[in-house]
Amino acid sequence: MGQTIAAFIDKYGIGLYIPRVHITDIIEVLILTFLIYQIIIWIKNTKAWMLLRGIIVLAGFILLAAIFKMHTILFIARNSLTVMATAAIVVFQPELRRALEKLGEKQFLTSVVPFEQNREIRFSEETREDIIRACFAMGKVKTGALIVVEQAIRLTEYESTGIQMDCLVSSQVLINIFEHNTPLHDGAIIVRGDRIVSATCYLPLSDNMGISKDLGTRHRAAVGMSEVSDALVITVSEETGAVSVAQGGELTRSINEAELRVKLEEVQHKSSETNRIKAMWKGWRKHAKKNN
Ligand SMILES: Nc1ncnc2c1ncn2[C@@H]1O[C@H](COP(=O)(O)OP(=O)(O)OP(=O)(O)O)[C@@H](O)[C@H]1O
Repeated sequence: MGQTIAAFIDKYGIGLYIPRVHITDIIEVLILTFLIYQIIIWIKNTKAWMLLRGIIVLAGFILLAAIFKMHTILFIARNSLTVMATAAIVVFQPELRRALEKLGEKQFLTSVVPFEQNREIRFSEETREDIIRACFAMGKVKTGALIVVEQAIRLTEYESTGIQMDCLVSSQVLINIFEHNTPLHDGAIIVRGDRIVSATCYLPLSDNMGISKDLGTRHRAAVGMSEVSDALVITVSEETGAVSVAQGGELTRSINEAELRVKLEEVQHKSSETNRIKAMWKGWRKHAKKNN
């Protein structure tokens, strides 16, 4: 049998290049796999995936131009490549800086290998009911609140703008956080699964001109956050006590308990990927429309 295989290789394998694999080659492949994996995670967790999407569309366009031999487009593409790369670096400078800062952190090794057991876990019914209870209790006494319920897109960059926490969601804790004149009441909290992971977070403000003028920055921040992620953002107005929800760049104002429950149930059970793509697509379209 062995001889047959050897004879077969001798006969048909002539001219084939069979590389010798050394231990260093294996280590190199492992290092590259690890680095590529980390870059993919970084892209997924930041706005960089939008850039990636843009690059894919652009690459498709250039491919079509190459197939149909559109020389002018190819010439422009070739010559603007360096400019585009520089522009991307400038636009994504905050994300790149944060990624490099992370490299310098002490707990880098423990955090870079993301054993993300909780990644896809949706929040429990207790969490859902506690959020509803807290929002309407705060509404009754006109305590302002801003709660970001994270979905498939990891909100790491917004989380880091606030004070890191690791606390099980409960209505009492939520009410306590947003109590006036307490250190954590300002800004937003981020809820991941059943836990509050950060408080006093700063969210991106929406530049949507359609947002009612009687709403201030809390509601604008809620819409802004929902434009750049698939998160469900709940606000409690300090002025009116009304509870509103922002998702996919849309703000649904003054909802009641049952409506908030439906909204939370939707994100609790929907497929994360479908949800993410739908919400992002909606947000992106609104943004594109606005800019046209
Ligand atoms: N970019 C932001 N990120 C997170 N929280 C924000 C942001 N901007 C404002 N806030 C929160 O909103 C509060 C100010 O709310 P403001 O009165 O301007 O908004 P509003 O939409 O009118 O809400 P309300 O009806 O509660 O008054 C701030 O104290 C802060 O807690």
